[in-house]
Amino acid sequence: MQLDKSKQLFERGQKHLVGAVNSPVRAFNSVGGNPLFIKNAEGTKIYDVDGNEYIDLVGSYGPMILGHGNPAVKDAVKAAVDRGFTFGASTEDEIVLSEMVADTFPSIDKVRFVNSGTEAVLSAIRLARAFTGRNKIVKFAGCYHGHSDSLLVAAGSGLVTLGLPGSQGVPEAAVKDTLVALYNDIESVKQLINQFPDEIAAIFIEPVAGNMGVVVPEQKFMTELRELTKAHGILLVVDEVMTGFRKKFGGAQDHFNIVADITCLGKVIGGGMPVGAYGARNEIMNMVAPLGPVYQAGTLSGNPIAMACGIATLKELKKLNPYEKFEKEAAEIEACIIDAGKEFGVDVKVNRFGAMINPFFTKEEVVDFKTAQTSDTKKFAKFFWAMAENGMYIPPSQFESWFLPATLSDTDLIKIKEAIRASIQSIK
Ligand SMILES: Cc1ncc(COP(=O)(O)O)c(C=O)c1O
Ligand SMILES: N[C@H](C=O)CCC(=O)O
Repeated sequence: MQLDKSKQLFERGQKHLVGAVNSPVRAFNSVGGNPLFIKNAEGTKIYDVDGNEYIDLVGSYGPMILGHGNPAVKDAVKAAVDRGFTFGASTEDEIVLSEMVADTFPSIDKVRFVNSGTEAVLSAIRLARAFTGRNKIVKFAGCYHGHSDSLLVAAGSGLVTLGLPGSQGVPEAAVKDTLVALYNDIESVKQLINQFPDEIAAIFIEPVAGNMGVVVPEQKFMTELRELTKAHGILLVVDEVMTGFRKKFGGAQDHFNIVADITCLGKVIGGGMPVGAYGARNEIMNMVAPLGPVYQAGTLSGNPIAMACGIATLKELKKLNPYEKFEKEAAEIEACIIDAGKEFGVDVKVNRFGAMINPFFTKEEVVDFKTAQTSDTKKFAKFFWAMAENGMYIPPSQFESWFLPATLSDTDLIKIKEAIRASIQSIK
């Protein structure tokens, strides 16, 4: 595989960019070798600067659910560009997208748009504390909610990929009120509630984890979590940055039949533009400025081009309704990985949720952060490069989900399965 131009860019980028990247997972630290520099993408394919073609199973870590270059989305973005980049004033499109979000999520009467998933979650923390008058928050080990100080504890995603327990620069004071429970383990939540009665403002959860690899919690766990939080006056903050619109248009809340107190969104809602959002029932959202005393603002929040991209993406997604297709394709990919593992004697498990799927190179069923970490990351690194050689772009981390695009063709699916088989054979 020719990667000369990527190599040159990686070296050049080291001088003025930190590690030549703007987000750590892009540095390929855990799989070794040279990170790919991308030139362009179209449909289900992505092309690096050396001209290598891959089927894109990263989808920019989730936003590109329609694949690349959807014509309706491109047209909407071009039209928005012609109208102007940003005005520091409100536009109708912000209202349109808010209506689409409120129509989709029963948990949301009002929404505030921000610029990233991180911003959505950190705003939700402030709001939950203000609403309840309590300070402590609970998160689950292995869940990632962006890089705000108080949730960078036992976080998945880039931290686990780099083997970091947390981040330096986060003062103790910022995390002293953060408690960590075990994913999929309601007893661990009960223990914290008993230990800190009337002190917990909110429990934050990835309703399906995608940042320790994919882990789907049990229905019983989610139902009990909802009941328990309600009974104790604790807000349940469902972080649907990754799961929103993914398996069902109504997100994981629709799948599990639960209604969050605060919902966080990102990724798909911007269709590839920087958009995040948090929303809740009126009683909670009316506390946010200018209606209430919780301050949160943003020069570029509700950016007109980003709103147009989000609206067009959600409209196309609704029209396409790819959710049965995701289920079928992901099931085929799962079966292919499991069969190849058996055929070539490679221990591998697969977890999936709609368009999210990934293999774990382990003997153990992966049900939480601990079991995810039994995976053989060296084997994953070899698998990653074998997949690249076979024309597949998957996340360069054992602990990130793959994302299927809605536009995957039968030919793409056959190629994916052939690549998986060949790659598993090569690492046996
Ligand atoms: C569940 C979840 N929450 C929050 C975030 C943070 O979003 P962003 O990277 O847009 O800040 C991410 C991804 O990074 C995520 O997967
Ligand atoms: N796991 C992260 C978000 O989902 C990966 C994206 C990033 O942080 O660069």
